[in-house]
Amino acid sequence: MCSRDCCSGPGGSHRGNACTDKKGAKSGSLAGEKIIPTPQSLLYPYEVIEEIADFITKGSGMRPRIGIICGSGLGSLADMIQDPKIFEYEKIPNFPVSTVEGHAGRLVVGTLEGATVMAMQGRFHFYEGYPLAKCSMPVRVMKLCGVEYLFATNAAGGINPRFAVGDIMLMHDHVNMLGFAGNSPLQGPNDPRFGPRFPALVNSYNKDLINKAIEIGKAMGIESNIHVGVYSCLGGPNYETIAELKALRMMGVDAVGMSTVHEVITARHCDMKVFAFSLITNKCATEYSDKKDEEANHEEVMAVAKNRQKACCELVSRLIREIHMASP
Ligand SMILES: O=P(O)(O)O[C@@H]1C[C@H](O)[C@@H](CO)O1
Ligand SMILES: Nc1nc2[nH]cnc2c(=O)[nH]1
Repeated sequence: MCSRDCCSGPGGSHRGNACTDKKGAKSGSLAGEKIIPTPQSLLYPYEVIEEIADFITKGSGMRPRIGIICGSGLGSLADMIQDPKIFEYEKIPNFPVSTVEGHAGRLVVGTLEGATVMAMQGRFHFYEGYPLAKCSMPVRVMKLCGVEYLFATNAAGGINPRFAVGDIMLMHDHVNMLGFAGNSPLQGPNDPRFGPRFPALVNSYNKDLINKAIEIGKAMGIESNIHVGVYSCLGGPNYETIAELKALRMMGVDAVGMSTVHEVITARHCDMKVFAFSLITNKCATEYSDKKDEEANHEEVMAVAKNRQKACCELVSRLIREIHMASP
């Protein structure tokens, strides 16, 4: 009998992560298959996610309501948390490690503006060699910890010519380029305890939260630096060619990065409310040029994030205050 709830009856077994079911699996689209090439969703069965969530809720004595993912150089969002309980990723059972500069690799649980929160100071990217299901696994951990709202932040290149370095783009939609190529964090057998086999993604980005963030931007006096737009995630780690940037612009993409989309898909699959924004850390050139200073680089990304962390922190904390005040 398969112990992972992915096979339907006696005779099911696993070889590595591959699930074989002699009776013919009913748990996804894999009926009758003896070898499953990329059973991403089997990497972290429900019970494993549950164990990680228990470790965090018992270790912190809290059931956080809001989850925050800090983008590159935006780790200071987690530094705002009061009475923090800190979990280094390497000490959390079954957790991956962060390998990117600007992603500290720890989970911070505590309160912010009265609300219980948990923040990832360091996310996992596809280009680090992690499958998408592993990159977004912490979102499911958040869900089982009690999180209702996901705040996902990222550093991104501005493709929309109206965007300036340091601006903030509130995400109202995305173009999932990795999905175009047949990749999804939900690939593999579906566990309905997380969500449906075929989740809809229209209205993924909560409109009320976007509108509240716009109002907060006005109150902060930074309305001219706030935009609403479409983000796209590419696999990275290389930045884009001019031809790729032109193509993305034609598709209606305003900002490009290497994260967030698979986290949002995973969050919407398990019915979390999503708020996400991109800090525009560089302007993407869409014309050919020999100028070296027009090329994207991670040092610039980090420097801009550091310069703009105060505004990003204020936006996040004010929005969390509004959520908490509306329903404590
Ligand atoms: O984690 P995010 O999406 O904020 O980081 C972006 C994408 C790459 O990791 C890095 C490139 O500079 O910044
Ligand atoms: N893909 C991508 N990711 C980024 N992260 C920060 N800037 C960029 C960029 O220009 N392109």
